[in-house]
Amino acid sequence: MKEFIYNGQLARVVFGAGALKHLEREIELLGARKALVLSTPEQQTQAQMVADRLGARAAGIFPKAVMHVPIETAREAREAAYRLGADCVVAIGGGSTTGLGKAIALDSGMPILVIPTTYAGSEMTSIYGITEAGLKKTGKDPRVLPRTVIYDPELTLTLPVAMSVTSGINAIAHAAEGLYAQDSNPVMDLMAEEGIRAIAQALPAIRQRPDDVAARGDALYGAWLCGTVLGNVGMALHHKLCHTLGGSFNLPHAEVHTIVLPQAIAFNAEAAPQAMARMARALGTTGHASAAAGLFELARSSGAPVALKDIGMQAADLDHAADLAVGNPYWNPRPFGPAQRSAIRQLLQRAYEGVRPD
Ligand SMILES: NC(=O)C1=CN([C@@H]2O[C@H](COP(=O)(O)OP(=O)(O)OC[C@H]3O[C@@H](n4cnc5c(N)ncnc54)[C@H](O)[C@@H]3O)[C@@H](O)[C@H]2O)C=CC1
Ligand SMILES: O=C(O)/C=C\C(=O)CC(=O)O
Repeated sequence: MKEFIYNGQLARVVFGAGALKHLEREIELLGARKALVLSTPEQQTQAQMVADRLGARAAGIFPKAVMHVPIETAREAREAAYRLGADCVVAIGGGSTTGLGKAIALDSGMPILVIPTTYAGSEMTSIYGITEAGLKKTGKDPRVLPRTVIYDPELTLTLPVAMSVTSGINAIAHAAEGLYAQDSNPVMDLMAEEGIRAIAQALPAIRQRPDDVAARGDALYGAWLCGTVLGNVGMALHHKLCHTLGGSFNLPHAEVHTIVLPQAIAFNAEAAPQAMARMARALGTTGHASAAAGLFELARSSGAPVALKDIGMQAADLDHAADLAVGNPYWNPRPFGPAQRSAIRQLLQRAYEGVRPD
């Protein structure tokens, strides 16, 4: 067995259908008096419902979260938190809303309580991202790690099926790269495999019946595990490509993950055989398909996009994307620096066209 270091991260998780009923208790346990409730404009009704539940403990609602946390929105939210006398933030929504909560916490140190309604997993990480002048900067800081997370599958029933599938595969991507991370450890490997299994089984059921609370619960459970892996070990080629494509070409986050993942996993297959075997086992493809092919089929059979050309990528930008990706590479089991530029360009071409990996 290899040597490893395991850093347990402290976050309190309250899980279950109807778990939102514990919100007031959880705010009290945080020692907070007044919460600013954050959401996207699309989820303002859910934010209002949370504020109503909090009654006098609600400082107000800030329903302006958007993808990738523009610095202007972060500043406005921070000012609102101070002006309204908030001493904690409650984020109800996906990674964009949690990200806004993190931007507030980064400056103020206010504790964050997250009620996740997608499977992105940001609630389990101390990673934050803020976009300034069109450039997204990410960093890690213990102050932004949410202190409490309430996972209530009932609040995810409204997540459209298409978004459920791509968000679920975004979560799987964290676990897949965790399995071959340079700083992986046995605990994260267990979580990664179980997280992939839970989500891969839940997605077909959600597709059939979006209001299946048990399947929604399985998906959230998987998202929790996969998000924990993201928060604990380093990510590699796949996440680098997604951040390049999402950040520089303005492509939608979860869809990019869904399309690139099978291609990135195929690229790494020979360099990380044990991780591939665990992925294939978790996906249920052992014996008849590779992990990469299993991921591609999971997306295709769930009706998700499998080609970058179908989500707005321009063929003319592929060369520039390859240059950006190899310019500042992350550690990866198969190196991908400037010397591997042509292999990365080929990978992007396959992702652009939606070619099924072997
Ligand atoms: N810092 C970290 O550790 C991580 C950060 N992220 C960041 O999070 C962002 C993406 O987050 P996502 O969750 O993919 O998308 P999102 O938070 O942008 O949500 C997408 C859309 O779905 C809506 N939505 C969410 N839950 C819903 C529900 N239950 N019912 C109806 N509509 C719902 C939202 O209001 C929004 O309009 C990106 O900026 C990404 O970089 C993602 C993963 C980890
Ligand atoms: O970009 C961020 O906000 C930080 C991490 C992620 O988005 C992880 C991911 O690519 O899903």
